[in-house]
Amino acid sequence: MIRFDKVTKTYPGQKRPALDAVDLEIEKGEFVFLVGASGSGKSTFLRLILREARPTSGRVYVAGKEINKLSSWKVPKLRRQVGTVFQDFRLLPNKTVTENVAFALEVIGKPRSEINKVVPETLEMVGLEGKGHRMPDELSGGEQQRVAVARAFVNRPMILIADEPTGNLDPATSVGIMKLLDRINRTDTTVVMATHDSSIVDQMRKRVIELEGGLIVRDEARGIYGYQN
Ligand SMILES: Nc1ncnc2c1ncn2[C@@H]1O[C@H](COP(=O)(O)OP(=O)(O)OP(=O)(O)O)[C@@H](O)[C@H]1O
Repeated sequence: MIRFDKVTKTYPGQKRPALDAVDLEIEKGEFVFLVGASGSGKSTFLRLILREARPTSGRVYVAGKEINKLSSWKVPKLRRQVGTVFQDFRLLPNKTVTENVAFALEVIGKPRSEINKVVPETLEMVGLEGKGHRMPDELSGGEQQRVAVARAFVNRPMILIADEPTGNLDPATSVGIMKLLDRINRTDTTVVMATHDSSIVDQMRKRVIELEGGLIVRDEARGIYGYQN
């Protein structure tokens, strides 16, 4: 589903690469934690999958396509197949919960009849039934992150990328979000999550890829967090 073939990314003006000749394959339906110290290259890895950054050398394949070769008008289609969730939720503050989730479908031209059906189903799936009329600031942090997950998943993407999704949440709320991501993963959605949350990684026992200075220093099938923050 995702393949990195000797991918190096050096940002302009930087001597050291943020990612250094990374070779990696992530299969459809896998759940992968990306761990590593601040600056080790996790966000760069995720941005390359979305073509928000482009490799300096090497190739990135998503769903069999080398995404550096996509013409720019095809990039939105790629991004539709990759849902994203971030630490800071990134909801639209002036839209209700329902409108936030519906917006993800409106911008890709889905018909109103489908939106009216799928949005309540997805809100129910993430445990927000009855809260569709609320504004984001009327929700707890955990509920806001559930909205963000609903928005990322409403279009049933092949891949869900989560960059520190529990970074602003307390431990109990974080567990709830992880249960949700696990459930999404069980629908055969590939999940790639960058995190500094050692207890979550240790509880889930999924594949763990550790980056250090842009290199993969560990890749374990049922790993633990395994290093000191
Ligand atoms: N836009 C940029 N321009 C120049 N250098 C950058 C840029 N983005 C990242 N870097 C550098 O690339 C390296 C990897 O950064 P990256 O953001 O991928 O790390 P990270 O593991 O996601 O860190 P964190 O855990 O703090 O989010 C760092 O040395 C960083 O300073």
